[in-house]
Amino acid sequence: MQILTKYKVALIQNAVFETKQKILEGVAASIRDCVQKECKVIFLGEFFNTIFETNQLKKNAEDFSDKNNRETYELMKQLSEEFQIMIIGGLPEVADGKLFNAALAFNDGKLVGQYRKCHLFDVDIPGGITHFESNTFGSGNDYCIFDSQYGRYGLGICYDIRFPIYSQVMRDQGCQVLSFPSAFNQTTGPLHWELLNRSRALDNQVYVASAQAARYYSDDPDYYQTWGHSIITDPMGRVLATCESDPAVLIQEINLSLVDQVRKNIPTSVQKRTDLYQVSKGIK
Ligand SMILES: NC(=O)CC(=O)C(=O)O
Repeated sequence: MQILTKYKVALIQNAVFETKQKILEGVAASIRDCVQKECKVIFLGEFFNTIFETNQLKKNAEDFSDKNNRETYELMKQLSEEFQIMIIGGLPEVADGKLFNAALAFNDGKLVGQYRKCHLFDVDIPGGITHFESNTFGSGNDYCIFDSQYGRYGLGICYDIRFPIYSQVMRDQGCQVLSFPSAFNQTTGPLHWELLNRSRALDNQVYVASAQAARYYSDDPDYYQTWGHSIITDPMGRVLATCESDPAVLIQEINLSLVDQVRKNIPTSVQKRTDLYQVSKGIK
């Protein structure tokens, strides 16, 4: 496969509304705009097709095996084919009566990546956030790595970014770009979000592109208040672009030769003391 070394990408921090149709109309319009600006890869957030609230998540979950119940899946596929681009984004999935926090990647109209969040966000921070994702969702059990003309990509979702070994395994499998569709929150977002993205980019010498949907303001305590601040970081750990919590689109260039250059200049992967430590279990 011929690899394109330099190309433009877009992170779309889309607005969310009460109806999926309205959300998807907005996302489609933004993708068209980004195509006009010559973007080749589009990153969307975790649950980008819904408000982040349990009933809404259930209502907007899609069964990817059912053509009549996968509106978001079909839209991603159709736009990816029409514009010959890659689109990566997260959405709730329902399969065999169970819910999963999923992400899909379509390239030129083909499904190239399908992922279910492996680390579920079960936390209790008194005075901050209490959230038990596993009360609603089942967890995935596998990595998602795929090749494209844009390089080798690895996919995780949100809380997965906190587990450094998880990213390291994807980097060891040759990933040049990692993407974490996410929905951090108002407690951990300010302190950890940028730090985690920069850390995973730096320690693996990869680009990290993590989009989130925009914050949906509500007084209802059942509505999870997302952090936004979509971000793209380069293999030196530099933030190339980020934003606040409201709707935004970030457009940036990825240059895969920088990945090679940083790995050559600071060759941590070959200097590893595997006689002292090693990742005990990686890709099966
Ligand atoms: N929502 C998540 O999965 C993760 C998160 O908000 C955090 O790690 O903090």
